[in-house]
Amino acid sequence: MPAMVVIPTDGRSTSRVAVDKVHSIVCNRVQDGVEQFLVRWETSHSTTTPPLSWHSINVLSRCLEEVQDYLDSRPKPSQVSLPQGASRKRKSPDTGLDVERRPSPFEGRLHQRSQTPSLSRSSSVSTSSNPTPVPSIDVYNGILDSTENGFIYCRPASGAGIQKLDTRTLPTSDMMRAARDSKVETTNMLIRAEYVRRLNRVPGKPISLFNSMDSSTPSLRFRYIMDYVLAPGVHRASLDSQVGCQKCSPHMGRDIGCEYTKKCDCLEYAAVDESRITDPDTREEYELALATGGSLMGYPKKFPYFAEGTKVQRAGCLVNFYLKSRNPIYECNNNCRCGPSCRNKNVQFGRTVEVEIFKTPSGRGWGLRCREDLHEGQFIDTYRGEIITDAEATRREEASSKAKASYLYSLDKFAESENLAPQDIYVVDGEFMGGPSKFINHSCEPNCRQYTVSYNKHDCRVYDIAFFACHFIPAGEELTFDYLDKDDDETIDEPGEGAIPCLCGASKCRKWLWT
Ligand SMILES: C[S@@+](CC[C@H](N)C(=O)[O-])C[C@H]1O[C@@H](n2cnc3c(N)ncnc32)[C@H](O)[C@@H]1O
Repeated sequence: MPAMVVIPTDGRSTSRVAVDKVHSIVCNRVQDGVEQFLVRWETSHSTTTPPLSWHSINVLSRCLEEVQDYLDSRPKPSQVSLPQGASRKRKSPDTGLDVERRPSPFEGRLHQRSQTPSLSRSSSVSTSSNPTPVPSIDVYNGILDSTENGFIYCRPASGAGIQKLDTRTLPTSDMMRAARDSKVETTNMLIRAEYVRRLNRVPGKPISLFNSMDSSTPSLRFRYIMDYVLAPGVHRASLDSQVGCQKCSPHMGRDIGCEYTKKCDCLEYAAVDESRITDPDTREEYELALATGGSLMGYPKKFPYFAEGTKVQRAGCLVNFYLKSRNPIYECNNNCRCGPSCRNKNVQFGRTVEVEIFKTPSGRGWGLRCREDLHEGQFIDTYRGEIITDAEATRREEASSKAKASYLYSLDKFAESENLAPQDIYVVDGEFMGGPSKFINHSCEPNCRQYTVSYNKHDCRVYDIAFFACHFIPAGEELTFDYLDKDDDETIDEPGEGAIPCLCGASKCRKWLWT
């Protein structure tokens, strides 16, 4: 006897569909002015005739991810007359390019079941006696009974009048026609409201959402996180192992802390401040060390941020030396003696600017813009996501189409200097979890630049990727960075077959996003 499927009653009940009960949404329609969706219910057994029933969008408010998936992938008007079984590639809501939605790691169930019903599945639904049909809901392949607690149990079909539908031929052409003509305004509004509700819960300065282009919303299959999430096989040095500066103190005279870089151990790894090597012998030693790859310990170092009082507007902003170079930034950490208000702690406190996710008008999907003026060198945000191994990144890349938006970011800054083998380099995947910076698009003439920021100089595999403004950015301007991140003298490969065209619109556009 197969397990029964619990389905909540239609709109009148306060019950909401539990997300783990829904297998997928199969179709949509408007009935008596109410937007409805045909739900295929999860069953514990394989069957091509699972329980199916229509429900109003209000009942599905806990399953908006499934509804959004369906809306993103449902056949567009031109595809409606395709024969059954023809290709139904999902379309990206963002780029208009072909995509196949990759299951998010939160969807445990998706890994266990087939997305399309298999021909070998057999119906193991048995019959039951004395069924009581509920006329308000079209139900297929079974019978619905009301119970006093508001739920309806689906029983296998028996007797006349029960319509049987096979998921291999769903939705039928009649259903598809009706779906095409049916409004989904309320549904789109609820999906948007849910996304905004989640945005409002993100700590820090507000993140808003704006779309004057269409009715889409960024995917609800995304979790806002404040720190990296480590996937299996990824190891990050424990915070206790962070070596802090021991010779510094919160006030080393004249309100100066680690800016006195000769004392600060954290800054030992930072770029050498050549302008402060004035003694000719020291200069000679330094140049020899540079030429022979010798140690640069003990030389004066460049402090990364403007201190308060230097240039009021740029206090905390990146100094020009770092802005113009690709040197990593080494911040102090919790094990340092310099205290919590050390000016060498900045990126680690996270985003401090208000941003807006918006739909771009030029086919680049969603973008990010600032809601306030940003000064040259101002820190904007870090790139967050799930840190995965190189092998897992390759697997994920191969599983998705090349045209699909990519959110993978390699942590390869120290690969060469630390002799890391390519397979030992970690990758950040910001697709399903991360922050608003996942929406920053590429430009060949960007206004932001990405920097390596480390708090634990002994961990060369896990560090932060931080975005800073390259120059003054007025409120409302889209934030962009160069995805290729090459030095000026590095050559860029010729675009290969299937290279993704760049739509940044800059006068010096390279024409290709990735080669
Ligand atoms: C990290 S995502 C950026 C956010 C993305 N636009 C979205 O809607 O989620 C990177 C993807 O955005 C799109 N993209 C970013 N910059 C672009 C550009 N200049 N031209 C064309 N597509 C771009 C590409 O699909 C790329 O794979």
